[in-house]
Amino acid sequence: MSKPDVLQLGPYPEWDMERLDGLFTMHPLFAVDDKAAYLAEHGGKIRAIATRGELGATRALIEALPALEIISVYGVGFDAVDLDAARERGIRVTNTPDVLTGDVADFGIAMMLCLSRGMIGAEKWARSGDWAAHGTYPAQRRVFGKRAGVLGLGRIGFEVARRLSGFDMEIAYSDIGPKDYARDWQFVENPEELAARSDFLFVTLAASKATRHTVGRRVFEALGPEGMLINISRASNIDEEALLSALESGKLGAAALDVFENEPDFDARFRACRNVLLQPHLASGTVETRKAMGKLMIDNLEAHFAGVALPTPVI
Ligand SMILES: O=CC(=O)O
Repeated sequence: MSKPDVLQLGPYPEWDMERLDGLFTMHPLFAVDDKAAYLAEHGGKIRAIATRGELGATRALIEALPALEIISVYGVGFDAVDLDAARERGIRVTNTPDVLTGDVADFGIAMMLCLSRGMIGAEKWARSGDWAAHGTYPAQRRVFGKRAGVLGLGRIGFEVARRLSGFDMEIAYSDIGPKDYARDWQFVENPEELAARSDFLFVTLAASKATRHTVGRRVFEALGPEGMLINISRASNIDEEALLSALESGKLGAAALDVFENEPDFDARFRACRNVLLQPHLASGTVETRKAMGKLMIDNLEAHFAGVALPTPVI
């Protein structure tokens, strides 16, 4: 039997390509210059899309693939997949939840510590010889015992809050309602109130059309000139223009960001801000997690073509 044709929208590590190439005929659209010509030639036989969270799949692409049956996302976020377009055609969508939760939560905590304690600047201070030439690095900001807010208490938000409790922090969260698994933490109705009672505000909302720009000017001002925003979710949850203004004016103290609009070509104004920590969308980027994500993405495709239940369906 011939192997199903799979359109590949982004690169995967070698360890995934070996299995993908064994099971499917892969079509690496991301590596092709003339994408329209490639789709015109191969689009008719494509039965699956292998994509990544940040790349998703647009309606235009879905409509250009008449034989499409499934979209498998390498990542937990599926906000960039046009779910309406998929639903209209009965196309299945899968993602890779759970396997990345711990690493993403670790990364948020690491960004908070790194920025609060000034570790990037301090490392340069030691490495450049400034320590010997100029003495002690300026004192930074404490983390333990402060107030933390977690916006979105899903899998990742829960693990962030659980880790924060190890820093003796006062923890509150916002979500669509109080969670019975979060009795030790204070439920707060809305993001502004949460920001007002937080020194560190973690954004861990699963992004969708409904969460777009949930975090905007009023949240930044409530968090204040001593406050820090940490975003390990999606850029679309945040009004980036308002964030830049708040950082530039000092109305918001600091931001640790793993996600941006227009990645990887993000707004150059961020580079000029001294009060930000910039990371290249790396929160799930450990070998252990990336292997588990690749396995789950391929398991979903394999299950679909074997006609068995999908391990982690979205629709
Ligand atoms: O951004 C990464 C993901 O959605 O897993």
